[in-house]
Amino acid sequence: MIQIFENTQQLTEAAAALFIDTAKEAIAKNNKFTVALTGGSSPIALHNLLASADYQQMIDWKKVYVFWGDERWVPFEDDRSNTKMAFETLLNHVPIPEENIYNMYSETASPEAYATQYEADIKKVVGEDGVFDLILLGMGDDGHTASLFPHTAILAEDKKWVDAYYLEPQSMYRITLTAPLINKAKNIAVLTFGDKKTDALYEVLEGERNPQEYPSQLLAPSHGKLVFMTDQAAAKRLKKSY
Ligand SMILES: O=C(O)[C@H](O)[C@@H](O)[C@H](O)[C@H](O)COP(=O)(O)O
Repeated sequence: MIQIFENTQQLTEAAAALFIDTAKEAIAKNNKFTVALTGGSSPIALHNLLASADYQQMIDWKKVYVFWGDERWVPFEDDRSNTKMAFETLLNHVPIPEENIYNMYSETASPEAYATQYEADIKKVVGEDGVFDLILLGMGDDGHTASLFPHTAILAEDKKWVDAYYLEPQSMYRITLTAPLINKAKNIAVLTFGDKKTDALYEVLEGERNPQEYPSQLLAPSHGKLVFMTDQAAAKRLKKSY
């Protein structure tokens, strides 16, 4: 599904409503809400809104379990860290127990070893089926999502739920949920807006099928719901009516 909003304020409010509604439903049903946060800049407005007094009181944060969709393998204090961004914009401002937060970076383990540990944590907290209640994603201007970058071996990964690899163009390790795990989720929301995403969004949604070039085309939930939450600027090349 594609939702095209007039502006990013409306998109942010809709994303917050999705987060809150999904959380309430999951907590009512399973007494917990499992969510994977996205990195990048797209979720910052959403985080700030969820952290605001009016919004944060709508969620029972003691029952929220936070993972990440991907992380740059850099120290927590590094400005490129998705963990740092999430704490600064959301997690430091809501009453979520520290033990409910599963950082996707370790100061001691290797990226590969930690990926194995992270998968075990997902099995323990999310469940043996690995079905997250909500996975938030962004999309790069090259069509990548999480750390599923074009023409990387991880795009073909069909068994592991989490993996780490050295991303040459960025000269850094990345750790990421894989497409098979992401596609298990009950809800996947891709927050992608702004002029820079116009061409990638068109190619992902209406271009030739070419997931090696546009990895966001791998998003195809087996049982859950997928929504691209976008704005007029990013959607301006889309021809179909949504
Ligand atoms: O670690 C990351 O970089 C992200 O998880 C990545 O997948 C991000 O969502 C896109 O690159 C979009 O980034 P922006 O939101 O900054 O445009």
